[in-house]
Amino acid sequence: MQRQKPKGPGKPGPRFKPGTGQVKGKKEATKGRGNGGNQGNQRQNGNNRQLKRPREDIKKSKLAATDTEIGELRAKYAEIDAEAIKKFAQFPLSRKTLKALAESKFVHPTQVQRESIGPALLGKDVLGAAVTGSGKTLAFLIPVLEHLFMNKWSRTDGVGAIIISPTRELAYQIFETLKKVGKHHDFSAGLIIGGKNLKFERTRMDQCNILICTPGRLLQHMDENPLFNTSTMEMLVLDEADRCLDMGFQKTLNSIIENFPPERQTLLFSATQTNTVQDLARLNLKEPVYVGYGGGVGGEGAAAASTSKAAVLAVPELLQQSYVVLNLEDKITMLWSFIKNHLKQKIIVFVASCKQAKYLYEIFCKLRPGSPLLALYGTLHQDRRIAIYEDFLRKSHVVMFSTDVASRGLDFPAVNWVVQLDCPEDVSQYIHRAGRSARNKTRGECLLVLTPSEEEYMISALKEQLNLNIRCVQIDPKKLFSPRVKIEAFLAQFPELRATAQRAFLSYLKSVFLMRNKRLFNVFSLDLDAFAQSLGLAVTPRVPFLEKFLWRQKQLQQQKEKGDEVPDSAAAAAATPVLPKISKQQSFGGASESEDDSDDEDFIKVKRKDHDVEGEPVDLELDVAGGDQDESEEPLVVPKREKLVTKASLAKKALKKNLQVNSKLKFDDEGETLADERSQMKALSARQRSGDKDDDGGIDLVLSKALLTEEDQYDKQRFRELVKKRHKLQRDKLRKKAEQAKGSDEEEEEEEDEAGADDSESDHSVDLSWLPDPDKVYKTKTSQEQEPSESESDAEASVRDESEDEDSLSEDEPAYKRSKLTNKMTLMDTEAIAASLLGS
Ligand SMILES: Nc1ncnc2c1ncn2[C@@H]1O[C@H](COP(=O)(O)OP(=O)(O)OP(=O)(O)O)[C@@H](O)[C@H]1O
Repeated sequence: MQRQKPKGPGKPGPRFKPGTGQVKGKKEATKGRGNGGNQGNQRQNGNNRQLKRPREDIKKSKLAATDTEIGELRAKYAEIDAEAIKKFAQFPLSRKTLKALAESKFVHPTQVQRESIGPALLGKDVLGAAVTGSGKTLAFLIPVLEHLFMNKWSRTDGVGAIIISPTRELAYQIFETLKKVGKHHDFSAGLIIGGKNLKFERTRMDQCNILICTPGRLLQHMDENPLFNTSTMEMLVLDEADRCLDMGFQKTLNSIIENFPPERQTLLFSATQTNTVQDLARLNLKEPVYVGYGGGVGGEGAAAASTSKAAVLAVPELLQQSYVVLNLEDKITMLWSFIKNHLKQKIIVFVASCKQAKYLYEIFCKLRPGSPLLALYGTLHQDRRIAIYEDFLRKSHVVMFSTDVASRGLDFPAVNWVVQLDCPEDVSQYIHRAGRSARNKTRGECLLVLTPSEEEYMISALKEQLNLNIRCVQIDPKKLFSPRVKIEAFLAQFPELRATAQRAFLSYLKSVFLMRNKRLFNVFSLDLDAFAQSLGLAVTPRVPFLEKFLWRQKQLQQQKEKGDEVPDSAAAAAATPVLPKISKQQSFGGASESEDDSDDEDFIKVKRKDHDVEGEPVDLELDVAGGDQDESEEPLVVPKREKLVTKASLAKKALKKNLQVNSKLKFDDEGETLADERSQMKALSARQRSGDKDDDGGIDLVLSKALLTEEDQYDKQRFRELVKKRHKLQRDKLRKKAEQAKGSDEEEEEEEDEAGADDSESDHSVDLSWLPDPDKVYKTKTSQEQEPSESESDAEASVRDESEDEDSLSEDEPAYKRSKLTNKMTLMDTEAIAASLLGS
């Protein structure tokens, strides 16, 4: 969790305790020093008392000034006239808030801010609807700060306000704005979103005054964190309220609301506001003030406004909108040509699923269009998501492929183009996606890409609900460049890319198949072969869920034709989409937060409004191809499928990723690679084997045993070689000694001759039988677990060898053999040995 003002948990800064007027942190600190019983300290305290008094006086006077300020502001609340206000300074806002607003260059409030801040300051519930990019964030952040200020909130008072956002990026953005406008206040704020350290959040949540959270993570803390207490909470804000209240978050939000005190102020904001009575009842709103509703104040810069008592649906005035009709298989060619023609622009491309975003990003990176590329989707790790979000903020020309995770609320400056490559689910989604451009009175353009089957319904819906005359664009075929051949070549070269393409293919079909509005989305109208080819796939992947669905339908049809009575359960089963890979979270095309960060193969992001976070059965309407529209819309039930996460499944997933174990290379000063000592220690065949075969994880016990035996023999062999080497050195030493002895004494020469005669009997060959048997030595060593180190001196090693072999020699061995194995070697013995070795 990040804090607005980083302070160690054990060191609370000066905070005002409501009602007491005491500076709590300092008082405790002074008490702590006194308890130590240190007289010196006490005396020092006594000396400092005089110095401290003025400081305390200053604090007291500050407190008094705050009280006066609060009193004055409260008195002005009743006089707020939204129409007359031109500047923030005309609002009765605290000096700290006004200062921060001025520093952030927020001088003139936007219309939604003018209309909603007044009622919110008075403690009323507000339903705010205003066009995208019109400043709704400040419209709720300012009242939150003012409420806490007016109530002299301190860290020890716990959570005062909770702001809920449907996506993590939006929560992060709100948090960043809060840091700007609340920087002069002493409140602490926390960002509670999935993908962050849960333990860290747990210990600090109770110290936060303002929490900005996503619904899933908030509920998790409510369920699991005993330190988290919401009984002090006085303000609740839902940003993108219609999204928070839709069926996807229904259960989560109901559970969250149950934990809140019923006496609270609630602020709801969205560009496509909710107005259903049930939603408002769920939130326990009391006589809410409607801002931006029909008959009320419209969103600033709204291009169109409804006059009914419904939320205003509008797009920014300076947004230029157009659409193009294309076959599904021509989308990539169109997108490629579009990007090539807009290289110096900032573009967001919206697609239906995470896997499509991933594939487009990867293949376009390979194709190198000449513009920086990014991809933002829900299955990425949270840190990566934030990094990409910030990257897109910073860059002036870039193309970002995104799911609807970026469609709501995100305030990217100067986006030139929004391309809706896959059709939005409804008009609301169209508005939110389009609203990433032309924000806050800037210009922008939006291109909607529709397939022929989507055109009629979508365009009439836009005209009807937005009163919009959207322009149809004809693409000049001469300006189209198809990257198909290159894509096919890349897919042939990179199997992982091919797998990603296959996943993208299936995930798009699934998203269309599960779409609620079957008039708009008809998976059976798509040319699957052409679509697969457009993605670069030579072979069209099988679509098991469609095959099974059609098979069931056929069975049902046959039964009906035969005149058999079809039980209701069988009919329902036949109408059930067979989606073995649907996980419990069926999210909103990636727009919803994904608490699961793994890029799970089996995890499908389904763009559907009635997705259910808890995985309960959901009704769907499905249109059977060729059937009558109204009659064929039968309710479908997606079976509840809790996917078990087993170790085996995790291992399978890891294997699929084909992770390679890191290898270490060492280089010498010249930059040449050095052989890995460890691998050199291996027996040759073991080395060969590990080199031959790809290490695909797991342990092959039989093979390992064989390898170990082999390694053992290899080690023994190496040990024998070492021993032989050592003995050779010994012999050389002895030979030298013998040569010296030869020249020194003549008498000894005769004896030498005798010995030489003896030796000649043994074929003039060097007798090495006195050497210790390496096998015996090896066994003895291992039994004693004392392997001689190579650094040991030869003499020491030789003494040990001798003593070990002493017992094995019989009495009738030649004298020199026996004497050699003792420390007491006579001169005669030495000469005999020398003569034997030299063979003279
Ligand atoms: N009073 C103001 N003066 C100048 N700029 C403002 C003002 N209020 C907001 N802005 C700027 O306008 C931009 C859009 O604001 P914001 O993100 O709050 O819009 P929004 O209505 O919440 O959009 P959306 O519906 O997409 O969530 C931001 O960059 C913000 O800094």
